Amino acid sequence: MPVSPSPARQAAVDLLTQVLGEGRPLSDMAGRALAPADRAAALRLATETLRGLERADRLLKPHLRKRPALRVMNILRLGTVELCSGGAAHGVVSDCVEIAAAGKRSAGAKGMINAVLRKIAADGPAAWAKLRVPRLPRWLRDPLVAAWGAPGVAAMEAVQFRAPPLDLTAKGDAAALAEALGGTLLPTGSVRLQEAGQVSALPGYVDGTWWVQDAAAALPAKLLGDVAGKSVLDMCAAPGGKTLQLAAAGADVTALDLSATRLERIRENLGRTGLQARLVAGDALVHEGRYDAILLDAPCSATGTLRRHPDLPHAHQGERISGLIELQGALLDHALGLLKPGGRLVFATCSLLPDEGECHIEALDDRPGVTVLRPEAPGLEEGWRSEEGGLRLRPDFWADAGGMDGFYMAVLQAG
Ligand SMILES: C[S@@+](CC[C@H](N)C(=O)[O-])C[C@H]1O[C@@H](n2cnc3c(N)ncnc32)[C@H](O)[C@@H]1O
Repeated sequence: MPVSPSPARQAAVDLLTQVLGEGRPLSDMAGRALAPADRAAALRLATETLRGLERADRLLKPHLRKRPALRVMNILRLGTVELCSGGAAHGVVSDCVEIAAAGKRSAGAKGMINAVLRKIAADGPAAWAKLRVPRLPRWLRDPLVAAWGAPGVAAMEAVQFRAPPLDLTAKGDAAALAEALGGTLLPTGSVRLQEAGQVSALPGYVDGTWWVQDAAAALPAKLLGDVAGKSVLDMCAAPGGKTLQLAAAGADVTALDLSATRLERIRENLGRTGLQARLVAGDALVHEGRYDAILLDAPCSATGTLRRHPDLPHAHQGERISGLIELQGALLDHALGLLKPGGRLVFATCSLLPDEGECHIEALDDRPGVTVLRPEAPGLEEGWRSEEGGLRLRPDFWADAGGMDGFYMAVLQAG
């Protein structure tokens, strides 16, 4: 009698087909009725498979006479990645066979899937360990080599294709949180967990004593300095990690975002953490007001976050980047006009491309009344400082401790 495959593996195969067949990101999971634990496991499996895609395809190639249909290929990829990362052979292989049997376009391949995955179970793990570190996609690799050199990009790739740790920002005492969760307190104040499992099952999630935020992503809000009692505009705010930081630091926060749907995520996050901010759905380019401080975490290629989002290179090939660079410039220009005299603005993008970071600040050279301030926050390293006065963070920084997201940030003062 056929056994039902695990709902998480089944949903992971569907997610892979969504990303690799339709170019839709993993975050687009609308309409999937899954228990929270299965949903988290499906996302984790799909993410790990995408991270291991190049290696899985290399291992599978000698076993395939011709390339099978995408769904079949994705079942094989999922099985290969699981088997090569310690998954129990019997459970993985039989689940993959049952998932194939349940689909019209894959049922005919279940014998082949069974045979191939049994071979992978036998010699895949040893072969996997010898495969080369995967490369970033060409459209991204070429400009990165031009900016950071081939050895720099190789160092980034060595980190990008490893599972990242989980970083948390504490609402209160970060040292106490690190101790309570058995994590490490990083020099910049984030708490790092190497093996976290399901996030919503961690102590303190329900009480909202912390939120998930990469250590690099936690820095822009800190660069605004002491914001207690100040009016602060979080100009591109959703899903709200930085809004939460600003609110927790006692600022009077206006959280603005173009997407009303994404703004709902901030509302949920504020509700969970018991923090407060004014939510505004609208286009930052026409927003009006005067603020003591502004955080502009501008929309960008997100190329600094590929280790957490290995689906991104499949959702776009860099074709939107020139439009994003233009939008970032326009947002920065408008934001500077919303600052009170002497007010401070932090510009940030989670991109590895200088066109989305350093170049915007260099272009301000001839803008009267704008000063680039030296970024100051606990734990900053001198090697992170860039020539034009910002901070350049790369995935290969703190590599031994698990790296960090790629980010650029700079502090500006008006008047
Ligand atoms: C990098 S994300 C912001 C992440 C957020 N700061 C955080 O820490 O959670 C960029 C955001 O900019 C928003 N956005 C894009 N264009 C915008 C515009 N013209 N006005 C306001 N928000 C915009 C997007 O909806 C997206 O939520």
